[in-house]
Amino acid sequence: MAEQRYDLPFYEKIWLKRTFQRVMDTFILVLLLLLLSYRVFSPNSFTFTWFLAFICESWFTFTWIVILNSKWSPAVIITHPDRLLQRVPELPRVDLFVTTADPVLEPPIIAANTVLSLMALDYPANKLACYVSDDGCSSLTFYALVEASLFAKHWVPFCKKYSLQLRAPFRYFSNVTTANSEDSPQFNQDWLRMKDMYDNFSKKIEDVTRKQIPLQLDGEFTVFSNTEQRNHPTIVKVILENKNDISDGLPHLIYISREKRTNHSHNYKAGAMNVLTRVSGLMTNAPFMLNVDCDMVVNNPKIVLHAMCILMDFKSGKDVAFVQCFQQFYDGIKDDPFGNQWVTAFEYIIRGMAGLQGPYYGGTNTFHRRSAIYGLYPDEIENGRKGKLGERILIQQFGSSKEFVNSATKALDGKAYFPNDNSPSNFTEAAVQVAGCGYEYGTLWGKKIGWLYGSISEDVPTGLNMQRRGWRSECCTPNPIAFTGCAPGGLSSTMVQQKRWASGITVVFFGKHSPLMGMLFGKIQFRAGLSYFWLTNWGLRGPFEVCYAALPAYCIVTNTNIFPKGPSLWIPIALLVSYNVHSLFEYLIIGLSIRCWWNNQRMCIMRTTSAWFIGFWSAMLKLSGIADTVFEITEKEGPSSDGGGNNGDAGKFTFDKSPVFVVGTTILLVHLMAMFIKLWGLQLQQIDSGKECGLGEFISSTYLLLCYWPYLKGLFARGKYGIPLSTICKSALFAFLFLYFSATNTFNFH
Ligand SMILES: O=c1ccn([C@@H]2O[C@H](COP(=O)(O)OP(=O)(O)O[C@H]3O[C@H](CO)[C@@H](O)[C@H](O)[C@H]3O)[C@@H](O)[C@H]2O)c(=O)[nH]1
Ligand SMILES: [Mn+2]
Repeated sequence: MAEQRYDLPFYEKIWLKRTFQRVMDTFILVLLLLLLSYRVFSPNSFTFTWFLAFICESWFTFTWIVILNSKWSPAVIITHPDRLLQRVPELPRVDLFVTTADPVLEPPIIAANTVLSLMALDYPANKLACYVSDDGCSSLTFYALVEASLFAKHWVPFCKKYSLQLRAPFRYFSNVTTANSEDSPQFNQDWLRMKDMYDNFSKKIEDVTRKQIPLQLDGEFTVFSNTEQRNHPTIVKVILENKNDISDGLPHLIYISREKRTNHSHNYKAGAMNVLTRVSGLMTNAPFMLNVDCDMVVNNPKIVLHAMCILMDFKSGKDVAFVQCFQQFYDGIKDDPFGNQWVTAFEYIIRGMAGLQGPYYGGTNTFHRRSAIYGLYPDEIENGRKGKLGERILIQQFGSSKEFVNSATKALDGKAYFPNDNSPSNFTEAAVQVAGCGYEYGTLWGKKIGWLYGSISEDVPTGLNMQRRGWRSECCTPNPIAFTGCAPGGLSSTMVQQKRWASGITVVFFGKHSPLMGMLFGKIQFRAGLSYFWLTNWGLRGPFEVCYAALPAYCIVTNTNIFPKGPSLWIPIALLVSYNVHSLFEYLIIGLSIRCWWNNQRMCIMRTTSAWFIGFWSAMLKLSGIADTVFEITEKEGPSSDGGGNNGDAGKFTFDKSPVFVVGTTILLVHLMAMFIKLWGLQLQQIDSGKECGLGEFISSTYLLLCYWPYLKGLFARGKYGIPLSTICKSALFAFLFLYFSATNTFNFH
């Protein structure tokens, strides 16, 4: 009956036609297969290096099949908030989660801005509650939030009155730098007042951060005395309460710093997310939860409505576990020098996944269905939970808090839409219990329910865990885009992030929650599972590409070859050319520049052969139980006071002593030496004619040197723009060893 009344869906999926891309992708695949078959059938040239090249190229072919599969059927979602508003009389509650972990690497003013942008969302304020998890246990962060809540009382009405788009104040004031609305003196007056208040607010926080005015640890702040970042009891503070359930008031704002003890592993962000889930379960128990990192801000104030169009859709929304919004960045450095803006990955791969079982969970900008996080299966939404579990079993699974089990039962039964209490502070005591570090002991948290533990890329297995139960996911890409954030500002921080992802993802690949297991034993569809490999194989790509990068240098030194001679050489050359032309085309048609394309091409080589390579080995150490991996937090730049964003050296390559740079520099030096040897004619003599090194190897080596050009400059630069001397020495040693063993034929590949 109800179905007929609601005949128009809240959202539609439109499949994109990208025929030219399909043709080009297939053409490249054919060339790869040609190259492989040439290797198998070519007479008389079988050597061990050929065999290695064959293995690597087989891997590249597999990777290409994965990419081609992901890109094959892209889709976009069109949402209709007007239909939602017409037909859903009472909008559902949404709990908003923000995580922050370190007041130094993540300046509190950033998190405060994230929170302000969330408080000002265009959604009934009594349906929202904002929870901030602070793993840094920092009185500074708490102070910034308290101040933010005071400022919000003026800021939020201002945003709503003038329907501003940018509601994170630092974003707004860096875009709208003067009050110059000619027809509204009222606006100008309000603008000036707000600007003044915001400047005061940020100055206060800055003063405390710089310790110009010390923070008194009294009153509300007493709990922070005698705490250490890794050793302190739970702190739960309700900063703001919307007690009277007013829809144009302010959402609840709650600060949580979960208990930490030195002998308890806290599972990084995944642990924080689980605490947020439980505390919010007690206090508001919204059926949907939005998760944003502290370096992200709302860019489209209507985003909750858009996401609800998907999750609340009567037909196709029912089996959607989460809605993922793209990760995009403000003040991105021009032409993406570090390849960390991921524009094409979103456009092609993630839109492609959206046409399958849905995008992967990217860790931030995501709306979750609470019951899916709690382990429900999609068909149980309609038919009720299979075999209702008794309270005893639920306590085993969800932990010993009766209040929490109660709320979880409601959430699982879909009764969580209306809480019976508007005062979160009534639950502080229970909240302290569920945020304790021993609470999860023996439960299913982190294993089967909530955010999963064990990988420092917690997002991917968490999403997979839901999809393997048969849930789908969707992308939500309204205009303007939903959220924007800050991308790592330098090469070092980019590499740290890349290494962490590669390592975390490799652990996922070999673990219980790999896409392969999900395909075999769960409900992950074949093509969806295959598309996940695009992500989970990042680390694995490292060793293959490093090996493939070493081969041409080896060939040049030993005067041998891995590439065909004569007319067959056109196969690899055609591959190189068509791949590059095609990817250039992909950049140009979405409005990116040639420079941006080239920056991404070379970053792709650099990060795979260094950050992902190291990430792969750190995952191996973890998997073999030798060393654990740590979540290294990406450093965030605070809003610059000049309002202009980028500083002078934005985009310049910086280096440090990380092993990532040792690998990169070694590759550079090996190829420089190989070129030197070739140009001075110092290669070994080749007795069998036809086997000597040729054009193919020379082109490869030149291409690598072009990609590694920023490192070459780094060899001669000083300070943070130069590669540290110790790194150069280590790399030179490795490079010499490689060449020495090659030249003396120690590897004996023939
Ligand atoms: O012990 C920790 C460590 C991190 N975080 C938070 O996790 C978020 C992500 O950390 P960040 O250093 O910004 O990592 P990124 O590389 O930028 O994050 C990407 O990669 C992560 C997984 O590696 C995902 O969790 C993120 O959502 C995704 O944006 C931040 O809000 C941190 O405050 C914690 O709450 N506790
Ligand atoms: Mn981040």
